[in-house]
Amino acid sequence: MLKIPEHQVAGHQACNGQLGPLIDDSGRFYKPLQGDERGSVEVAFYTSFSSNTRVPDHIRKFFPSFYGTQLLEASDGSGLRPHLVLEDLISSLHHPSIMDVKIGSKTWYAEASEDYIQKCFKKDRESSSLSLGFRISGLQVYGNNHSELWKPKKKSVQNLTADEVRLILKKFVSSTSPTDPNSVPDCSFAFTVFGGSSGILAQLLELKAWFEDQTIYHLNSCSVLILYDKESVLKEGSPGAQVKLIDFAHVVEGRGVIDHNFLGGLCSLIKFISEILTSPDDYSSKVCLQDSDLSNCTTEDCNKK
Ligand SMILES: Nc1ncnc2c1ncn2[C@@H]1O[C@H](COP(=O)(O)OP(=O)(O)OP(=O)(O)O)[C@@H](O)[C@H]1O
Ligand SMILES: O=P(O)(O)O[C@@H]1[C@H](O)[C@H](O)[C@@H](OP(=O)(O)O)[C@H](OP(=O)(O)O)[C@H]1O
Repeated sequence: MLKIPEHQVAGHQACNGQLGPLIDDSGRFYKPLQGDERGSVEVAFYTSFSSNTRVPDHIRKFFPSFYGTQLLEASDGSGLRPHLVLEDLISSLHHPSIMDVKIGSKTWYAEASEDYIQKCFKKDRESSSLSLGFRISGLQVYGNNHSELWKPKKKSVQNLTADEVRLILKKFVSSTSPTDPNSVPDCSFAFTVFGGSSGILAQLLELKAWFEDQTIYHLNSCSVLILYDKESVLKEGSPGAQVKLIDFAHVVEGRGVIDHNFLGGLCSLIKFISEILTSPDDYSSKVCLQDSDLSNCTTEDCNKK
């Protein structure tokens, strides 16, 4: 049976009768194709990527597995619509802490329409994209007590300053209450989640090494999804931290040129995360998020622009 994903943190959402992704119990994620070229561009990307022998095997793990497309009843009641059939990246996690980070200081690209360029230009300037090289599109963080979940409104995390981004990244790996704006993050899971030979930083560096070289694709407006299971950290001390790339609706051919926009944004994110590992105590006392509306989102906030 298809259902609305409980742990979606950004993008178009199926709640309130709108068009958005669905999941099933077998670990598949069904993303509806948007009627315009975005849907066909994303299908073309997954099709090309799946069979491209120039993509190294060790890089494939950063992308959701692709199982083609399928006609399904759309979540908005508009009838049958083609959906991308993807691996559900969250299905094996019990209490997933997730951050969707849209990479690049610009989300527009030369091949896009003038209207789209203008829309992105404005949004990149108004969010942290232009200044930091990425913006947090959405996130959720579980507390140590599993009934505590912090899932701020998407808009409230998109235009943060560098210090606020540091604070959010720290909250993401702390045992202190994520919902209490006054709690100072202790970064007690920073090494387990971000550090080590298979942690988030090591994975981002592996991805970066490929982007320093690959000239096949330019991943415009694409996101890095950072995820781990809070329950596994607490029970086993091993969070299964993962970096995944998602959202390929604006991919264009690289034509022999490196994707410097994506690479630059990735380097910036890497710098933030490595600084938390080397100096977890810096900044935390100077910044607080109290002024922003970082309270939990509600179903009414679903798909709010
Ligand atoms: N394969 C997947 N498995 C599980 N969750 C996913 C998967 N792909 C995306 N998601 C969830 O859905 C959200 C939105 O995904 P995506 O960016 O692909 O959608 P979108 O509607 O194209 O977004 P946008 O409006 O930002 O372009 C992600 O933040 C993540 O929470
Ligand atoms: O991050 P938010 O606030 O959720 O905003 C969305 C985000 O910027 C998407 O990248 C964009 O899709 P595209 O980049 O594919 O255009 C979408 O546009 P849309 O509403 O026109 O689909 C926005 O609503």
